[in-house]
Formats: sequence, structure tokens, C-alpha cells
Amino acid sequence: MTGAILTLNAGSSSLKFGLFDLRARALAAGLVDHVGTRPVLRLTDTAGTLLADRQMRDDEGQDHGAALMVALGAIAGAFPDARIEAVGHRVVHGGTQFSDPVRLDAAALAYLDSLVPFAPLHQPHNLSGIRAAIEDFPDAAQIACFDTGFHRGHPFVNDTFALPRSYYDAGIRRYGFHGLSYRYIAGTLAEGWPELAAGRVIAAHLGNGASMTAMRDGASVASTMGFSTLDGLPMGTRSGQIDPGVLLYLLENGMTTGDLADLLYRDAGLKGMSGIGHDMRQLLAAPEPAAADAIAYFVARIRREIGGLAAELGGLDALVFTGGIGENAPEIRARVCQDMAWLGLTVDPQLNARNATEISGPDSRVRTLVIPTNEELVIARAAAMIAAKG
Ligand SMILES: Nc1ncnc2c1ncn2[C@@H]1O[C@H](COP(=O)(O)OP(=O)(O)O)[C@@H](O)[C@H]1O
Ligand SMILES: CC(=O)OP(=O)(O)O
Ligand SMILES: [Mg+2]
Repeated sequence: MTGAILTLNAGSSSLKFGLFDLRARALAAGLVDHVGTRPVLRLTDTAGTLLADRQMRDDEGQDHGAALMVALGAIAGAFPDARIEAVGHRVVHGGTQFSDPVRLDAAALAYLDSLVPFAPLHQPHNLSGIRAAIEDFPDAAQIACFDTGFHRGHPFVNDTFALPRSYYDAGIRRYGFHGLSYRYIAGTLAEGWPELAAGRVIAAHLGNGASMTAMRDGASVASTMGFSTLDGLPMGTRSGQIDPGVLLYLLENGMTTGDLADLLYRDAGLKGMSGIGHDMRQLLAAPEPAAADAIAYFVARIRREIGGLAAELGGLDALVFTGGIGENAPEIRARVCQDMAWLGLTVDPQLNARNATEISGPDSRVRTLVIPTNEELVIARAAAMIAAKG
């Protein structure tokens, strides 16, 4: 038996998991995609060899719980000698109490439970993953890493709403999310592009959930997501920024809070606007005008945020695309970067078309990069460090 670290990252529509050795070197990466609809399991080793690849059966279930069972089964089948000594969990919300990774105990779990209403699309899956892991690996260290953590150093004006201070003190603040992804991007920039890492960077995490963060010298100074995972950019099924007057109007005219939550979290964004679905691949291929409208709105909001975040930074040295859409959709990147010469940013169409790491145009003052994110590695490194302390 050899010691290993398992990482679990439950997104809104996927479960990513990874197996690492005790020094956080990757052994295998897994994904259950399309959770909730037609889940597909894939597990590959570090050489990219497929260890498992199949559609989940109806009798296995379709939710995050079923996805986790199937993921753990695939790991156990492919690595029968691995003894899981630590499980690192992505937890979307750490509230005001947690920013750095922590070893979980009953009190920490109770606090994380209290944050479920803040992140209803994620936190319950994160917590059920933790509880399942405690049951399956009772002797392993359980370590939580928080999406909100990276943003805790924001200046007050980027952390607050224009409400009486008592609301801020009660936790009604802009937390920001996707922090594990941004931490990975900041670290990768520091290793490969130290001159950019030390400068003014906008990172766009465009996945099923989407947000953008302004970083100065590797630290987050502002982010588009706020109190909840609803704010900022439109997303797969979430509205993004919306005039709060609309919400008051809907509530005063017969909508219940439950209906409103369903609309904003599950039936809005790309899915709601297109009437087709939340998946960018599907929308890019769809001939319907409503799909084009949804994509145009997505792109327009990203462009607007680039302007705002660049102003926040007092200029821009680099733009980084990441997340499923950011890494794989040249058309979206091209449209986001179109006519950005005013900002000193141009993109090379050929480099962009082949998802090159750097896609800057030859005359571009701002460097544009495509960096696949790796939240699992950030989790595994934290888990390795905390588990080693005992
Ligand atoms: N080749 C591609 N072209 C366009 N969009 C893509 C491509 N590959 C993945 N995507 C999109 O990425 C999104 C999922 O991103 P991901 O970061 O994996 O999501 P999650 O938030 O669940 O972690 C989906 O909208 C998917 O359609
Ligand atoms: C915070 C968030 O929206 O996460 P995801 O993109 O994984 O849904
Ligand atoms: Mg994600």
C-alpha cells in the first residue's frame, strides 16, 4: 500500500477528482461531467491513458452523490494499492471565518453548513462530498480549501455594498469565488511569466460558472462575483449582475423566493436566454437566433468587465483566459478581444484558433494568455502540507 491524496472538486455541473502522491504529484485525474443530466465518467493517468471512460447507468443515479460513488469506485479499481491518507476538498464558501485551507473538525463543518444559503448550487455538494469521504476514509485527514479565500485581501470598497455598515459586519459582503483557480493562475504566472505576475493582470475564469478577477502583484484586488455566485458575468444557468429592482418587482408580483432562486440560479444565463441549454459548445453550434443573443450578451458583459477591472488596476499588462470556455473556445476569446486596441490589446487569430498558450498579436502591448486551470493541484498541495503537519 502506498499513501495518496484524493482531491474532490464539485462544480455546479461536474465533479472533478484527482489522485496525487503525498508530495502532491499527480497520479490520475478524473471527471464526471453533465452531472444532473447524463453523467459521463472519465479517468486518465498522468500520461493521458484512459483508465475509465463511460456513460453512467440510470441505476447508478445522476446527481452529485452518485457521481462521487462512481468516481471513488473508478479510483479504487485503477489504484487498488493506494491508501488514501488525506482528502482535499474544494469548498466554495469559507465565509468570514476561513480563508486559508483548514483541517476539518465538527465545529468547522457546522460553520460551513451555516453557509449553504450563501452558495446553494455548490456548498451542499461540497459538504456531502466531505461527509461521504469521512465515512469512506475515516482515518484520513479531511482538508477544505476555499474558493473565497484568495479574495480576502480586497480593499474595503471592493468588498462592501452601499448599505449601512451593520450589513457588512453581519457578513453581507462581496466574497468573490473561483479563488482556487485564480491562485493557480497567479502561481503559474509567477513561475512562467514573473514580469507579468508582478504587474496588472485580469484573469477570466469562464466555465459553467464564470467570473473575472483583477490581480496586482499576484493578489486579488477586485472580482466580479460578490456575495453569492450569482453576481457579475452571465453563466451557464445563472443570471449574473441584475438590477435589484427587477427582483423586487418579481417578488411583489407573485413570485416566491423559491421561484426567484430557481430562476436566477438554474433557469437564467446562457440557458435562460437561449432557451436551448447551458453548454457553450451546444450554443456555438446552434442556428437559433436566441443562442446567438445569449452568446453576444456573455461576450458583451466580459468586455465591459475588462474595462472596469482595467480601470481598477490603472492599466493592464496581461489578460488570462481559463475555465472550460476560456481554455477551449477560440470564437469567444476572439470576440472578447475584438477592437481592444484602445487598451493596447490585440490577438493573433492563428494562435488563438489553436488554443496556444500565448495568443497575443505581434504588436500587442497587453499579453493575452490561455492557461488551463488546475484547482485540484492547488487543493492537493494544501492537503499535502497540512497532512504532513499531522
Ligand atoms: N471546445 C469547447 N468549446 C466551447 N466551449 C467549451 C468547449 N469545451 C468546454 N466548453 C464549455 O466549458 C463549460 C464548462 O466549463 P468547466 O470549467 O468545465 O465548468 P464547471 O464550472 O462545471 O467546472 C461549458 O459551457 C462547456 O460547453
Ligand atoms: C464558484 C462557481 O461558480 O463554481 P463553478 O464554476 O465550478 O460552478
Ligand atoms: Mg469549475
